[in-house]
Amino acid sequence: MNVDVKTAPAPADVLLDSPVIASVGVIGAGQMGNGIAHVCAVAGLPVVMLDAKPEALDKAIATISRNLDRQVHKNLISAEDKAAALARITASGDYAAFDDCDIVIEAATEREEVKKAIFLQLVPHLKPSAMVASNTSSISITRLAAVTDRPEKFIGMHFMNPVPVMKLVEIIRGIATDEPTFQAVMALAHRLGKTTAVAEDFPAFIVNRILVPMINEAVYALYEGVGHVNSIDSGMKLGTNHPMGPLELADFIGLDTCLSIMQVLYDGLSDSKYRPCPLLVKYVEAGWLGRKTGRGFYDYSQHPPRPTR
Ligand SMILES: CC(=O)CC(=O)SCCNC(=O)CCNC(=O)[C@H](O)C(C)(C)COP(=O)(O)OP(=O)(O)OC[C@H]1O[C@@H](n2cnc3c(N)ncnc32)[C@H](O)[C@@H]1OP(=O)(O)O
Ligand SMILES: NC(=O)C1=CN([C@@H]2O[C@H](COP(=O)(O)OP(=O)(O)OC[C@H]3O[C@@H](n4cnc5c(N)ncnc54)[C@H](OP(=O)(O)O)[C@@H]3O)[C@@H](O)[C@H]2O)C=CC1
Repeated sequence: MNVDVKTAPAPADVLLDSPVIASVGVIGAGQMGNGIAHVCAVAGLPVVMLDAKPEALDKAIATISRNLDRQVHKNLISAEDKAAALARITASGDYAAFDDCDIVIEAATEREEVKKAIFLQLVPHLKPSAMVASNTSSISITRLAAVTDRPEKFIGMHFMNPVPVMKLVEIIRGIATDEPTFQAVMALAHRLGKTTAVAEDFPAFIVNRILVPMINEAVYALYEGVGHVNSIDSGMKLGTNHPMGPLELADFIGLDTCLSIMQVLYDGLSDSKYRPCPLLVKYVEAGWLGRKTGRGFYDYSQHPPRPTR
């Protein structure tokens, strides 16, 4: 059974050997990348954030500013803290901007080929001591690490959505991840105020191995006419106290990401119980990806959002 090593102090010699992370790079300025940059900047760390598209960076900075305002309004941080956090974030389209980062966290689209191409582009710009993490929801850390020049410094650092609010970070070691890297990333997660859960490097790790098949089952319930969007989501919100119904949560995560995770489970575990629901495939093929495209199981142009089935 995995013990959360947060409560099990590492041997002194390991802690002495572990590098201290004092600067962070983030690749991918989508809903997760902007959240990771947000929490690192609030924790006092300088952040370099990169995306394939400059407009995604502008949108990310605006989102971070809005989410910082949520924390100012709740007196969790001051207006000065917000300004200081924003000043710590550098948006760039050039990988050379990562040359002094102690760790670079990848949070790009949940497609293995996209992530591998990013790591191949990143590695030449890293200093020798730099670590690399992926925020992947499901993809093998061992396989991603293998395309880099530093599999011993590569690890899974899986934040939950929305990053400023959710307390958990799942930490996943690849087969080659060394102890100093593990300890340094555990220390970073705790510095960010997060609680860690350590998962083995198997498809979708812990959280999504359990959560996303539940979401897929909710889509099957919709697909087979067992219920409608409203009855399925109400059933789980009022019947089991989930803060969001499974279909609302799927829209929040992104239907493309949910489908990618189911595909990773189906391919990685070779069990038909993980086959993605055809209706989920159809929504993704239609470009109905949920909140991020304005339409998924709900139509977000309506207020309140209206079920689309
Ligand atoms: C897919 C993966 O790989 C792994 C995953 O992430 S799985 C998904 C994990 N996440 C979940 O399960 C989320 C479930 N939903 C929830 O917890 C809640 O609905 C929620 C926190 C998202 C929103 O909470 P809510 O009470 O319904 O809404 P709301 O009152 O607006 O917000 C509650 C708090 O969250 C903050 N918040 C809400 N949405 C936010 C966002 N998108 N970004 C940042 N902060 C947000 C609000 O500021 C508010 O903070 P305060 O209480 O400090 O003011
Ligand atoms: N959504 C969620 O609830 C959670 C997601 N995750 C994981 O986090 C990662 C990101 O997910 P999420 O933020 O939702 O995805 P989004 O689609 O919101 O954001 C992905 C971002 O990555 C950018 N991107 C794509 N390709 C590249 C590239 N080659 N170089 C640089 N940037 C690129 C995209 O730009 P563009 O739009 O221009 O393509 C987009 O801005 C995924 O691995 C996902 O599984 C982890 C926890 C929760």
